[in-house]
Amino acid sequence: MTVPTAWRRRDPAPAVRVVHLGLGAFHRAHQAWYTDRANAAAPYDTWGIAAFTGRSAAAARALAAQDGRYVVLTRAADGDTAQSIDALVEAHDGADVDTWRALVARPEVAVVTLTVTERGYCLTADGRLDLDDPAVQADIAALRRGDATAATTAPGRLVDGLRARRAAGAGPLAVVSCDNLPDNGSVTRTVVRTLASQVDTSLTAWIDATVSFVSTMVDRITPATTDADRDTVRLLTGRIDTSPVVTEPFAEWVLEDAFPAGRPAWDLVGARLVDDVRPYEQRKLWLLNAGHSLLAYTGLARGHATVAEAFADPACRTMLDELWDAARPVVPLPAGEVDDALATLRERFANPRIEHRLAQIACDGSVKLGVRVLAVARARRAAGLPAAPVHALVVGAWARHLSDESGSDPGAEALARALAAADTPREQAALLLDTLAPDLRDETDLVATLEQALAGSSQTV
Ligand SMILES: NC(=O)c1ccc[n+]([C@@H]2O[C@H](COP(=O)([O-])OP(=O)(O)OC[C@H]3O[C@@H](n4cnc5c(N)ncnc54)[C@H](O)[C@@H]3O)[C@@H](O)[C@H]2O)c1
Ligand SMILES: O=P(O)(O)OC[C@@H](O)[C@@H](O)[C@H](O)[C@H](O)CO
Repeated sequence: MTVPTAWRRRDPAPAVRVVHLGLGAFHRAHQAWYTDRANAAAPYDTWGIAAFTGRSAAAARALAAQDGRYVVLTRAADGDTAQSIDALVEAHDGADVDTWRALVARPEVAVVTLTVTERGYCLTADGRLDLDDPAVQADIAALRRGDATAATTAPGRLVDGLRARRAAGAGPLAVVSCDNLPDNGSVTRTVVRTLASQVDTSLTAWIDATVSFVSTMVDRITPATTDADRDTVRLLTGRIDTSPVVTEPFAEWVLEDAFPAGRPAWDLVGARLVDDVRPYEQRKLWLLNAGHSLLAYTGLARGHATVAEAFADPACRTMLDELWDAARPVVPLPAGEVDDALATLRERFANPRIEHRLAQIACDGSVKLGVRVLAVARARRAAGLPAAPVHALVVGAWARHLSDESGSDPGAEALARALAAADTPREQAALLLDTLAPDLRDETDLVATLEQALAGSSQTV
C-alpha cells in the first residue's frame, strides 16, 4: 500500500510494544494521544501501538493507508487545535487472528489495552462471563479445537492471544481495560480466566502467574467523527484525513501501577498511577457517565439531540442537579474534590462546540445504567441514606426510550417485549430491576418511585 506523501513519517516509527483491541474514536483520542505525548517526553523510551478494530476491516484499512497517522482535533469553546499522532504504527482488521496472535506473543510487547465497549465483556447482570452467550460458547468451542479463525469476542481474543504468548515463552504482560466499567481490571481478569478455564486449565494458572489486569479510570469526551469534522481537519491542516478524531481539551487517566514488563511514560504527561483506582472510577461513572445517561434519556424525550442542548434545558438541568446531589455524599473522595469535578463537568457539558449526540450515549443502557446510576442507589443504601427519586426517574426514562428505540440496545430486546406485555407499573418495575440490579428489588422506596415514574409516563420528563 502506498502511503500519500502527506502521511509519510519523517522519523522511524517507534517499535510496537503496545497492542490495542477496539480501534475506535476513544482509543485514538485518549490512549494513543497519551502515548504520543509520552514518547515526546521520553524520546529515549518510545512505544508504538499496533491496534485492531473490533469488527470493521474498513476502519483498519483507512488508517493503514495513512501509515496509522491521523489528526486529533482538540475542540475548546473558543477554537480548534490540530495535532498529528505518530504513536499508532499499525492498524489491523480484528479478524486478522494470525497477526493478533503474533503481536501479542512478541516478547517486547508489554501492554495490551482495550476499548471494546461495556457490552464487549460479555457479562451477566452479576458481573460474571455469560457462558450462555452463543458468541462465548462459539469461542470456547473454536479455542478448544485450536481453530485458525477462532475467537470473535473480546475475552475469547484475549485468551487466544495469551495462549500464543505462553507458547512463545514471551513472559509477563499487562492487560489494561479502558472501558467505562467499575473495577474494569478485575472484570477483565474474571472474564479471561473463566473463558481460559473452559479451554485449558493450565493456561489459567499461567495467566495468574504472568499477566496483570490493570484497573483504570479513563476520561475524555469523544463523540463519533462526522464528515464536517473531516472537512475542518482538511481546512486546518491541508490534509485529507479519513480518520481524524474530535475531542475536548480535558483528559484524565488514573491507572493502577501494575505493569510487570514496563509501560510508556504516561505519568510524565498527566496520567496518575495510584494504588486504588476505585474512588476515581466512582467519581467519574457516578457523576459524568450517570449525568450523560440522564441527559440522553430525558433530553431525547424532550426533543434535544446533543449533550449541550439538553444541558441548556432548565428541566434537564434540574434533574441533573438532583442526580449529582444524590451522588455527592457517597463518592468516596473529599467533598472539595467532588465539587471541583462537578464545576469542571458543568463547563464540559456546556461546551456547545462538542456535538456529542445523545443517541450515541443512549445505546446499550442495559449494560450501563446498573453501574452508572443504580450503583449510586446501592451506595446510598449502604450509607443509610434514603433512596433518591431521580434514580427511578432515569430508569423510567430509559424504559420509555427502549419502547421507542429497542434497536439501540440489542441486549434488551427481550426486556422491551416483556415490558410491553406487562400489565402494571409494578410488574414493569420488577422486570427493570431484575435486569439492572436484582439486589435492589426489595428496596421499597426505589421500587415505589420507579412505579410512580413508570405510571407518570412521559409527563415525568
Ligand atoms: N467516546 C468516549 O467519550 C469514551 C470515553 C471514555 C471511555 N470510552 C470507552 O470506550 C469505548 C469505545 O468508545 P469509542 O468512542 O471508541 O466508540 P467507537 O464506536 O468509536 O469504537 C468502538 C470500538 O470498539 C470495538 N468493539 C465494539 N464491540 C466490540 C467487541 N465486542 N469486541 C471487540 N471490539 C469491539 C469497535 O469495533 C470499535 O473499534 C466506550 O464504550 C467506553 O467504554 C469512551
Ligand atoms: O462511551 P460509552 O458508551 O460508555 O458512554 C457514553 C459517554 O457517557 C461516554 O463516552 C463519555 O463521553 C466518556 O466516558 C467521557 O470520558
